[in-house]
Amino acid sequence: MLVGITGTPGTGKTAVTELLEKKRKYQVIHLNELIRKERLYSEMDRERDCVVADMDLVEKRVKELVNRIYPLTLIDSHLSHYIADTVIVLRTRPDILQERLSKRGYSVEKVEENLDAEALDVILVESVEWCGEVFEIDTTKGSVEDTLASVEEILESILRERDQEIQQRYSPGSVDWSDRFLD
Ligand SMILES: Nc1ncnc2c1ncn2[C@@H]1O[C@H](COP(=O)(O)OP(=O)(O)O)[C@@H](O)[C@H]1O
Repeated sequence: MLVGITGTPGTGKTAVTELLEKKRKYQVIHLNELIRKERLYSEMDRERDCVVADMDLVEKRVKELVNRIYPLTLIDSHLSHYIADTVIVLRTRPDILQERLSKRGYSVEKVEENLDAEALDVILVESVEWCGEVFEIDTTKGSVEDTLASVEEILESILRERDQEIQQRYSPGSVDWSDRFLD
């Protein structure tokens, strides 16, 4: 079973999946790394410093890499909701996301573009449109370990045939950053 960990850049996907990977309980695929390493893209957008992934190629490759000795395969990427039917969307309040993204050396335009996308719930909306099951975790406060605990709680619930309380606790729609657009 494939589970995507998606969200705007800086929301914590890689930090959390790296911790999870160390536990060796689930398989983790860091998709952005794979796309660059295996050139699974159709073009490079030099202006925006990113690649345009070829999602047919990406999906085919992910399916080849799934190792069935694990009960779940997690895909770490802001594109994972295009592949997985169950996804966990990480969310971060824009002012905190700005602090995280500014440390990455992104251009002002790239930071603003990502903050707007987060404030407008772009990835959440896409996930709800594309996926059968969506969970949402706010990573604004707390540590990476706290986010990890929430992700593990969701994954265990999925393996236990879904726990209603967990589904409610992480149901999409609890986050609202619309005040970013108020003066
Ligand atoms: N509660 C939290 N959950 C996840 N990451 C957090 C949290 N608090 C701070 N961070 C930090 O935010 C950053 C997120 O970066 P990263 O994991 O690369 O994001 P992404 O993979 O989504 O682009 C990391 O430096 C991480 O340590």
